[in-house]
Amino acid sequence: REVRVGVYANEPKILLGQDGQLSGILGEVLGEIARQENWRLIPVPCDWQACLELTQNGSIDLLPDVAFSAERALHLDFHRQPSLYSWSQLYSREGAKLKSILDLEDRRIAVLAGSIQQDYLQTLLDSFGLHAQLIPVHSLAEGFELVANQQADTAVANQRFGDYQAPGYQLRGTPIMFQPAQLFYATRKGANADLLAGIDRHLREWQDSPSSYYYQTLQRWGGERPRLLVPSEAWWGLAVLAGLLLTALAGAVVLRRQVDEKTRHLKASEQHLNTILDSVEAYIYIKDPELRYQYANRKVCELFGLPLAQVVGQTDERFFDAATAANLHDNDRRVLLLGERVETEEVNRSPDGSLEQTYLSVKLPLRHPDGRIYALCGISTDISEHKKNLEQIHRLAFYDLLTGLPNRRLLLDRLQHALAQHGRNQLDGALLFIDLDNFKDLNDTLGHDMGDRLLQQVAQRLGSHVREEDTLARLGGDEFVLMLEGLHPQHPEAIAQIETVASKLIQVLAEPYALQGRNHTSTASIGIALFSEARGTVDELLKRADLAMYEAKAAGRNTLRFFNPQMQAEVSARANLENDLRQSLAERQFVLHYQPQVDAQGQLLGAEALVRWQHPSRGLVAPGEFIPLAESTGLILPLGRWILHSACQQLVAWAADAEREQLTLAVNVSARQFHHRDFVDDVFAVLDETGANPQRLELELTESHLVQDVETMIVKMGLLKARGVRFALDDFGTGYSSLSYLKRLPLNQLKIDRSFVRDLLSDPNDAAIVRTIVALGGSLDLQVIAEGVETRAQRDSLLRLGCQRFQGYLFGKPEAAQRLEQWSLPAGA
Ligand SMILES: Nc1nc2c(ncn2[C@@H]2O[C@H](COP(=O)(O)O[C@H]3[C@@H](O)[C@H](n4cnc5c(=O)[nH]c(N)nc54)O[C@@H]3COP(=O)(O)O)[C@@H](O)[C@H]2O)c(=O)[nH]1
Repeated sequence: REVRVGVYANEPKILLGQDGQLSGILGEVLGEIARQENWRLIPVPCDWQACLELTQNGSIDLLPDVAFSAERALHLDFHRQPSLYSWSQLYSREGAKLKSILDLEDRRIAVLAGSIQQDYLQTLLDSFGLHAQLIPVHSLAEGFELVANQQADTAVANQRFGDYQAPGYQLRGTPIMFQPAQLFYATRKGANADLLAGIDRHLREWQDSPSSYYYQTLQRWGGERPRLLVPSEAWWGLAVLAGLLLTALAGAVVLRRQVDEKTRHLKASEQHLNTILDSVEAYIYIKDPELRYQYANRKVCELFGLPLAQVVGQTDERFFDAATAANLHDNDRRVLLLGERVETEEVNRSPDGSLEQTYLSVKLPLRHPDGRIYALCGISTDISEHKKNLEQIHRLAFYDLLTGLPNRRLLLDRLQHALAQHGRNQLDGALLFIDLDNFKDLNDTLGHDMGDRLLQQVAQRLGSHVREEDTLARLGGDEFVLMLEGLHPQHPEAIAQIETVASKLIQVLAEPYALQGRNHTSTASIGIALFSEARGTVDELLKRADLAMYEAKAAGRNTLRFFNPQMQAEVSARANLENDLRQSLAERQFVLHYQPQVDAQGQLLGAEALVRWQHPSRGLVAPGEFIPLAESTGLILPLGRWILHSACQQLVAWAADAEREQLTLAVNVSARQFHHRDFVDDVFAVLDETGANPQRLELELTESHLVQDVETMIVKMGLLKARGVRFALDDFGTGYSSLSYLKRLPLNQLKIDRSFVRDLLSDPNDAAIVRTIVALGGSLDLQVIAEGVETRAQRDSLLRLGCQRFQGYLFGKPEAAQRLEQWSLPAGA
């Protein structure tokens, strides 16, 4: 029978001899079997992979040296008695340091393509989690060649080939062995059963006899007999043991790898966590029970200006001032000792106190599994900017920007609380309404900048004279309010306390102010209302203090007034009057009365126009009752224009009468009216409108006009004087006109105040004053007229003192124009 046998180079197991016949252990054993069975062996040279394929497709009848595997058994048949026992082993160059399978990481391993070792080795590497490069070769010799040429680090070969061939390549076996294998002759599936049976028969017979052809062949090719003498069961036991060892080793390695993996994982997680902690905009730290830093993220290290290694182990005393460190420790101890979760604002100052930041800190205890606290973790967020913004908003909402004092809103809020408190503790409190006198004039003349500076200085002065617990606020403009609390429970003592404070304030506010290098004098009026009298409402209290302040103004300014019910009644009446006054202007309820002015012979020189209010229900109201109100409300401007217009119409009427065309008419002009910027134009307009002779018009000013802006006053008087208008200085002697002013004012007449005339006969001082005024008029070339002359004795006395002109009830009361036109000298004059 012809038997085609696959031959590939795998010395000493199988090779093609130089004679073209099968050689090697398996070649010669098969040759002897063939000889005895009368088979003619035909060698078919092929490389391993090709041999396998040729066997599977039946081109080769027998292929020696095939390890059994379940997969191969699908395509090939095997005899039963193994033809040879072997294992795989790695071979490498000298000094390659391959001691265990673990050393194969990243190595290049030459392995027979399609061999069972290739699959096994790959599985082995995978199970150890190793990465190695498997280089497929077509023959074991090629693998050894690659290793010898350093194109591979190691090569896999069956132990028989390896031990036999390695020295020729200057390679040596490594301790890495695997896959003990039983080798067979294989044939195509379902074919050549007779061949397999014959092989089994001979092998069984030979392997039981150490002197058989089989063992002789083995020895000839350098084989080891004892291995073959080991019983098959023991061999399998060893194989199982090797497998277990391998599994245990693999398990250990897997465990080590898992530990390594876990360690790597932990390190990666830690790094990951650090990256996160370092990238957040918060300060994160861990402190141990001794309050030493154990961890600090990037922000904390940057804040401290130190690397982490130098922060660890330090306490807060190193980084903050003593007060800050103490506060931080208090908070930390609540966490560490009491186990509290602390959420609080912390203001941290640098050791020298130069840097102050506010943080919102959350601090948590870190616990062992049994609950014991071993550290605290803190997360602090810098809220300084946020706080500043809030403070700024608060400042804008509750404080006056110019003076920095609380504004109206904050005052009302505190007042509300104070009144509620007062209801409980019965201690009295008071509200002082402080208003600067004539502040508007400063603003108008020196400008708002100067006004602002004055207000700032006023705020400073007030602030330095009040207690910390009192609230000083600016309501707006020149209005300040001081709220005093905790006053004496006894009314008289409380009043005395308040009076002391208010008087002091009036005094300090009256001291000169330096404005643009010039001294400026200002005073203030203060109105005071008591909590206990305000019926508990903020509005009422403010209103009362405000009313009292107006009383202080009315009382001559630079003084203080307490609110009282009488004052309230007067104020209410005043409010009603103001309403009526506005209405009366529209309804033309005013009339002018005229009071005669005469010379020494009793001849009529002219008259003074005096306004009366023809009130629909109250009858004729005297000007003393409504002129001050008209002045304070500004109604004097339209009213004054009406008076001027009516007076000029009267002059025009007299001008048409030859007997009266020489009469002059004196008209009172209030300070507010005169100082109005349009006053001169208004007078000119009235003169133009009515056609009155300016030379018959005499404007009566009082010395109070001279208190403010005399220069402008002189200019205005000059303009009017140029048109022919005359001027008289009313109430002369009661004010404080200086001689220099008198000389510069373009006056025509001085009017001796009636208070000097009244006591002229009884008070020698008044006589002296009258004589001086008459002399002054003479020297300044001014006419002098005495008002309030009620008796002949007064008239005679005045005449003796040199006064030539008179006005008073002796000659006639202020009456309607018709009465003046019928006027005649009093009997006996
Ligand atoms: N701006 C304006 N003010 C005016 C005007 N009319 C009046 N007034 C101011 O009111 C003050 C009070 O005026 P009246 O009540 O009219 O009193 C005047 C006379 O009636 C009074 N008088 C005159 N003779 C006597 C007298 O012999 N005895 C006495 N007891 N009183 C007398 O004097 C007032 C006139 O004073 P004067 O103006 O100072 O000359 C008044 O003082 C004005 O300020 C107005 O139109 N505009």
